[in-house]
Amino acid sequence: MSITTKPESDSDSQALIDVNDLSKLYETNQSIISRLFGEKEYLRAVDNVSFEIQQGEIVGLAGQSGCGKSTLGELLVQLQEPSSGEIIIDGDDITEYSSSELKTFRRKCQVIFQDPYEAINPRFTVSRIVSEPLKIHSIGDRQERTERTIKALNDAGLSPAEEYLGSFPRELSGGERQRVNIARAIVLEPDFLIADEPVSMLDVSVRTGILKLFEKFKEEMEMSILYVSHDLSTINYLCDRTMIMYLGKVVEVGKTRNVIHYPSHPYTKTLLQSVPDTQKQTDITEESVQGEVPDPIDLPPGCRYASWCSYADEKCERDEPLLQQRDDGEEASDQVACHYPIENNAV
Ligand SMILES: Nc1ncnc2c1ncn2[C@@H]1O[C@H](COP(=O)(O)OP(=O)(O)OP(=O)(O)O)[C@@H](O)[C@H]1O
Repeated sequence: MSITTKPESDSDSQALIDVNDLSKLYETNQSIISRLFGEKEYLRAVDNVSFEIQQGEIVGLAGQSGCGKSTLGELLVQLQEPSSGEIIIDGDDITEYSSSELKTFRRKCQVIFQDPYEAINPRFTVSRIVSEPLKIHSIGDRQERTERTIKALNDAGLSPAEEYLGSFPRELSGGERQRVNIARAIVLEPDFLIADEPVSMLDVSVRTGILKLFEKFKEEMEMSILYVSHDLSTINYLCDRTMIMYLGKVVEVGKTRNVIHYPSHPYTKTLLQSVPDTQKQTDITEESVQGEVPDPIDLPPGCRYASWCSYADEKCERDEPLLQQRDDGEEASDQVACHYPIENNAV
């Protein structure tokens, strides 16, 4: 097991979410040897990850497809069970919760998924979709539920809310449907939101409006948000801090401005070189990050990025770098897992 130094935010307050050495291994039988001999093989989707999120902080999580972003998000709300590690939220390790404790916990912690079409039942009215979590958690009588539903719709930017109550999802635009999802997520007044690619399926013209909602939730309701995305331009716009993930590991974390403009990890730099102008919409794709990605079932012993890193040497191939604090000035990202972090590296 590798030991990591935990990336912390600047705030002195106690973290709302405190993740320690969290791992998720999926059992697979992809290789011929495993299929022939029945040997168990594991894919390390999330591998000893540690971090904190403060109350009222938006943290971005970026990395190419398959690096473990969604799995990490799902672990934080216990949609997936971790293989090991702790997730301390509000002082409790939620990995040890019973099912009734988990139900109570889910009031505090909600997820917004990428696809606004899939996440809501097309046969339900907006009123039923948004008020359903209140019913599930037995909150309020009919009148209180209606009032809270109207407030959530208004807070999600659907106003006048009363005009939306009787609508069906098919009568709404993609942006409006995502706002209905958001209203459903905030109707329980959660402390923590996970937004997993919430704008990637929406028209560019409506994305900023949705991002501004998250800013409002942070500022007015002190919500903490984990914003998962391929899109470094929206991360740059929205997030206080940013974590970069590669093959299950967090390889760099720091203030968003530092990570985006002064990356320390060669992988982060490669990602950013495919984003010449962070105002533009740019996704991280296999094409923009060239080279052979190691097999996540059969990982190399040293740095996972070594095989296509232009700075790598024998040490990188041999020893796995730990996530460590950089202390070389204002412009450096806070923490990086690299034996040879890049210096003077404005991009
Ligand atoms: N239920 C599962 N069983 C086995 N492997 C899985 C499962 N879910 C995810 N994986 C694998 O775990 C790794 C991480 O997947 P994950 O979906 O978390 O990545 P991601 O970064 O969110 O990708 P994307 O951006 O494409 O959604 C991938 O190799 C994926 O194939």
